[in-house]
Amino acid sequence: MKILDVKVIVCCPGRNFVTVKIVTDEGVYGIGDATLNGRELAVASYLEDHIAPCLIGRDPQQIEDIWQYLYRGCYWRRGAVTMSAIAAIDVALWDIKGKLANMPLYQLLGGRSREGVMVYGHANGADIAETVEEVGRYIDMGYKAVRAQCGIPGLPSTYGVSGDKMYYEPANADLPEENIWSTEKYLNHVPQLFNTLRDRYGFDVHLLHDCHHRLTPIEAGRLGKDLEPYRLFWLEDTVPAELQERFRLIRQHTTTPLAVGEVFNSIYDCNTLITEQLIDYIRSTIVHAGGISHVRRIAALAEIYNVRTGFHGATDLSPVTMGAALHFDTWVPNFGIQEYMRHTEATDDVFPSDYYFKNGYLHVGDTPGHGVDIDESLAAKYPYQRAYLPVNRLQDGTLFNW
Ligand SMILES: O=C(O)C(=O)C[C@H](O)[C@H](O)CO
Ligand SMILES: [Mg+2]
Repeated sequence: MKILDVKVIVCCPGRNFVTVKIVTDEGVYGIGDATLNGRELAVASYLEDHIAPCLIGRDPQQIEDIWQYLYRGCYWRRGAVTMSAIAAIDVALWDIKGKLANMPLYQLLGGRSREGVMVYGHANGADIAETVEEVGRYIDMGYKAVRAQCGIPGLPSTYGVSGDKMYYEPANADLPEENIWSTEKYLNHVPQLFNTLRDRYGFDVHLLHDCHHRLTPIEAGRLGKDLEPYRLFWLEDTVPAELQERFRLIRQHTTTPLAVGEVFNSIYDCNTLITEQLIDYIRSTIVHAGGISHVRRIAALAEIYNVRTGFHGATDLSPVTMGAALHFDTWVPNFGIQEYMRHTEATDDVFPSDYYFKNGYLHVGDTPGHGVDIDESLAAKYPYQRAYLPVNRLQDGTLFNW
């Protein structure tokens, strides 16, 4: 069997997606997601101009050899663009493998470890009162776990708060929007939100929160300690994690579970965090961390150190990644939770899938492969539209973390 074509499809059904379609000489094809929010065309070019020519004529069944070829053979290893491009090829090859074996991916990986995949939704509001109502709405929809993000008094906007309560897309402008941030205002406000949520809903619902990389280690230690009475499922992205040792200080101050990793793209970004048990959940996901073949290695290392998976699942990860992630989640022994931000209807039309939501869990279907496809003619109706994630400044104008 040989690879005949590696097609890169860029479309924008509500937001930009980059999709790879690997076509073989026996008619079987596989689909992979290569979407990198705000830098989509860099990955599209990496795939079209640098990877595709090397794959024509290769045997698509050699998933591991092709992964090693694209990783070690690149010389300039790792990085978000490189690893997203490798991920897309990897997932498309696993999709082909499943179709050839006539098996859903979770069977190929080792079979079902759980009936359904527990997910968390995103409740958000302009203030505590609205956020509390939104958490209630998610509970009424059957969610067992809800992330709560709310506006901060005195700040015009903040991460995770949107007008549309079922859909959140932060890449929203032709040039980066500038947000304003105050850690002091934030740290004074967040504990009140969770105190109100626990008073209203008790402790049966899992509550999560995302700091989105905006604290220093000691501020993260303080917030983690302030939130301990509310027993969060996790506190996410407390500090930018380029320096993994930063988490040692946080760990000394709080037992609030910590999650990190959605911006990581290889095991080397998290090996210290995992082996020193500085975190409780690793969020590195299939589209940005080298695909199923590499994320499987991260999950295996994490299992040894009692770290569980908690894949990133925002709207800028396409249904292809959600499909592949759900098969992985259905199999992986040290599963934690799966983020589930719903896509637009237009996106779901472009990417038909067989997974479904029921009573707080997502369930994969038994379609061979990952169960997600792309409608190329429909995708062509949604051309790329440049969009950037915002940038963040402190109130004195200092450029900060978004
Ligand atoms: O879903 C999350 O936890 C996020 O932090 C979402 C990110 O801001 C988003 O994926 C960036 O493109
Ligand atoms: Mg996040």
